[in-house]
Amino acid sequence: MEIDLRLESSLWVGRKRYLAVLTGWHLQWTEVDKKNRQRKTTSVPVSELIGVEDGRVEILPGKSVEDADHDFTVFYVRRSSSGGSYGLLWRFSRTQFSCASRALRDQWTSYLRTALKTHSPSRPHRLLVFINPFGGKKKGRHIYHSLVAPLFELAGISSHVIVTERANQARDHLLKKDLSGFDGVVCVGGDGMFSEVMHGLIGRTQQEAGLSENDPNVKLQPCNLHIGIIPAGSTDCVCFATVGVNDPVTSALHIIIGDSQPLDVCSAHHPTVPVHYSVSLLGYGFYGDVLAESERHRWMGPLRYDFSGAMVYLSSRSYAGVVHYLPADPLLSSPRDNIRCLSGCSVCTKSTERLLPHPTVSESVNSFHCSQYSSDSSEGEWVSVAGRFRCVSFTCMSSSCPRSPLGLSPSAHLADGTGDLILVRESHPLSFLKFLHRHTSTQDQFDLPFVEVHRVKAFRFSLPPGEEEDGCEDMERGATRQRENQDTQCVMDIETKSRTGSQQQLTERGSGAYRERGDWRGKKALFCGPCCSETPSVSVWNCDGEILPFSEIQCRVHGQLVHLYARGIEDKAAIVS
Ligand SMILES: CCCCCCCCCCCCC/C=C/[C@@H](O)[C@H](COP(=O)(O)O)NC(=O)CCCCC
Ligand SMILES: Nc1ncnc2c1ncn2[C@@H]1O[C@H](COP(=O)(O)OP(=O)(O)O)[C@@H](O)[C@H]1O
Ligand SMILES: [Ca+2]
Repeated sequence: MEIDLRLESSLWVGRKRYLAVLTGWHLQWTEVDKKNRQRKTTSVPVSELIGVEDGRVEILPGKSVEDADHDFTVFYVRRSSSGGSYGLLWRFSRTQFSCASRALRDQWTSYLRTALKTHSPSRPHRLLVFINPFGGKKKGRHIYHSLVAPLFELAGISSHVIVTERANQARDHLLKKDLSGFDGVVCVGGDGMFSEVMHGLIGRTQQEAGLSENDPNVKLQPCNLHIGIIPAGSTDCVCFATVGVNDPVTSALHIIIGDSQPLDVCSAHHPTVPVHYSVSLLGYGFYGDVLAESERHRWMGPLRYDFSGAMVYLSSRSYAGVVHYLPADPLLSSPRDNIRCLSGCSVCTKSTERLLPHPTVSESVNSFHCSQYSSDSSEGEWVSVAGRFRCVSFTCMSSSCPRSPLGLSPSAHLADGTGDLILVRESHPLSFLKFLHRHTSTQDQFDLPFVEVHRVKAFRFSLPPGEEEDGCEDMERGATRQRENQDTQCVMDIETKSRTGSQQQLTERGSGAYRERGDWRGKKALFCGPCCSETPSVSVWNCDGEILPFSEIQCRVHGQLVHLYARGIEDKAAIVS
């Protein structure tokens, strides 16, 4: 039912008189001068109002209320022109209005609150918040309490806050505890923390739906609870690529107004370990080695990636393998079409219709099920590429981040049910450096003869014939055995340094299992640090910052499996603030 919420009257802001108008969807106020001429208008969509309070209210540095009974204060989103170089920073503004009478003030506040309820129904009221106190520069707690909590309070959001005491606490909580009453889950931390929350929510949703998530052929059930990310990590890629900046206040405001951004998720399967999910990076070779190396330098904070990147680059490794992939429909989009996924993206919108309503024959998983060489006609043909690779990377989205503002694949889409597979063949070290360096600029990193990129729905990576991984139950043993032929020194290193209990961690399900403090520290030799004289013949996978210590993997994109409190990257040119 459409409620007529129109209200129009003269209000004062300071000494100036304004004509204020509330329609269902907008609040606007226009300055009126002494000769009744109308001047500048400010217009705020109701969906971007944060809150309405009686009296003259300030919230920073602390909340103060001067309860003048003719006054009310409106808080709303403002886009900052001084924003990041890529996306737009959001800030909150407040305007204190004075009315001719208390009755008029009450009418305004009541109409505004009704407009908020009616036209912003998807706003969260109760949130479960996980803070990783050790993520990034270890400022998660401070960021939440000083920048985010006051805004949530102003918006009338109640939150249950858990500061984690161990890796995987958030995931385990989401898998096991009562989640009723919560509208969404917020993680304060980096991509690893997001990954934990995502694993917990996806796992819980499948449990409740009676689906086996480890079965690569199962069509997974999308999650009901939204995820909010308050960036406080090292890479903050998921936040950056879905919001356009890594800024806690901007993210808090997207959460408050209940923005919604669907996100594709890739499931990564190996026969002997539980499923892992990725949204930002599944990387074998360079990115796997950088992550493995970086875990030994965690004390450096976010800089560990730069340091390890340099070390691994200098070791100049490449790895043999065979990649099989199932191409996405080239008529819908391509990784080199230069169409960026921005807020309201038409490619993703079209995909929503294709992905959500009913599983069609073309999405039937049967063709995924190890029929990689034969294919059904609606799916297209599986393609295989063999060779030596510096890296094999896969991302479901652009993966833009402060290190790489356009990302691993600048034209990838957040919610189109596909991902981009980037194959970088063995090349001269300087050529590879050129490839890496192009990630930091607007130069096309795919316009190089040793690089290929494919938009795909699924892919598989295997070792070359004759070098397959053992079909053993225990992946750690498998990985070790695999190296025994080539790397005796490294195997000895593992045996002497690995901790008891690590095997249990290696087979544990979900994110963070390989990142428990110290788990990998003693195991650098499993994949050889650059200091090691031997060159390993296999790498590991970097799954959104978590090490997967095996080579052979089978992956599939699940379109729009989770929803974030975000709206994609706003096109700066299209926004008039
Ligand atoms: C000569 C200049 C070389 C610059 C290379 C730049 C390439 C950067 C691409 C970065 C893609 C990042 C994709 C996101 C990965 C994250 O999931 C993962 C975990 O993040 P967090 O939990 O916050 O620690 N981050 C990484 O794996 C870091 C990769 C950095 C590689 C240099
Ligand atoms: N209290 C904790 N102690 C140790 N590790 C934790 C804790 N809470 C979360 N983690 C783990 O820390 C890892 C890194 O967290 P993240 O917030 O992504 O920081 P960063 O971006 O610096 O890597 C995550 O995989 C998460 O599982
Ligand atoms: Ca995608």
